[in-house]
Amino acid sequence: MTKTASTSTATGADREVAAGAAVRLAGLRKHYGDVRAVDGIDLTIAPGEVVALLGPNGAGKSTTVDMLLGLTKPDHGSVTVFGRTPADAVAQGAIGAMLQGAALLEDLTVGETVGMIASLSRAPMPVSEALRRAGVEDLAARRSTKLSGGQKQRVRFAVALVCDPDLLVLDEPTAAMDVGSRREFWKSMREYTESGRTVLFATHYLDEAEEFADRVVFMRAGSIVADGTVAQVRALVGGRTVRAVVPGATERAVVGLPGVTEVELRGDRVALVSNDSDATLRALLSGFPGAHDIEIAAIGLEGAFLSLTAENTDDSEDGVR
Ligand SMILES: Nc1ncnc2c1ncn2[C@@H]1O[C@H](COP(=O)(O)OP(=O)(O)OP(=O)(O)O)[C@@H](O)[C@H]1O
Repeated sequence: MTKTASTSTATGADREVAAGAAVRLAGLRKHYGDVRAVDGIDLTIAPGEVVALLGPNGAGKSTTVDMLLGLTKPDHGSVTVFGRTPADAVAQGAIGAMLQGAALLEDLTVGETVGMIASLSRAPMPVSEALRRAGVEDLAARRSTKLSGGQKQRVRFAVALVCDPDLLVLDEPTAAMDVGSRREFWKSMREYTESGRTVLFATHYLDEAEEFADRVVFMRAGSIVADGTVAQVRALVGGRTVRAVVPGATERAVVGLPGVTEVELRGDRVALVSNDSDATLRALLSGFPGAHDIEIAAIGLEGAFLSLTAENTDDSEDGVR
């Protein structure tokens, strides 16, 4: 089951958002030989939105981010950031970026690195503030060659923040960070987004998307397959998981229960994904009166992710946006 982003007629509100959009990607494509890295993306992000870009490895997230930043040229389509080209937006300090494995200058200390970026910016925040927000004040005198992977990530965050950008673009920002650093990072991000800034971040941590994003965009094989709030995207795959111990259950017997779309059977333990859990449960108890230890749970973002980004899906036009 694929939930494609719908291309329904734009409403007045949609057009308003598009006119003053923070980010507008229209008909964006990038192919590498036979690989369709990005295969026709339309995405509008309003100022102040915090958007998570999700998808399995190779879905096209980094390629999309690179085109948004003007680092890669699209084969087709257009990118605008606050109505400007990416190059202009970057030149004016409107975008701050934190990219996977971006190099840090080896000869400079952390403080000098962030200071140098600030000196190139039109309206930077004080270097000390960027260092504080990124949690690297204590590392200011340290050279980048002496930093751990997680510390380097935090320095990249300071570099992204110091130009005080209206849009922050983050590609897997918390990769290599430990649990404490991740928590500190998101605390700092909240401080930043509370002032109405726009954020687009690509991540593999669904809990981060669930907790921090106003909106999640799922990509698969170069296309957007779902786009909406976490609740909307969870609702797209619908349903709940019904788990129970069902003595004597066979796959054949439970797969025919009303509402059931997926079955997992391990011994007597049954996990059923159902789009009508009430009907499933009634039929389960009537067919298997010995069923016990019953649990019903909503499908989480992880379940939605697995369902929406699975390879063996058909296409339907019932996405949220
Ligand atoms: N410079 C390149 N040359 C050739 N193919 C590329 C290039 N960059 C990306 N690709 C291919 O394009 C597809 C999309 O890659 P991309 O890095 O955008 O995915 P991703 O969603 O960011 O993946 P990940 O989660 O692993 O970072 C992949 O099949 C990748 O191998």
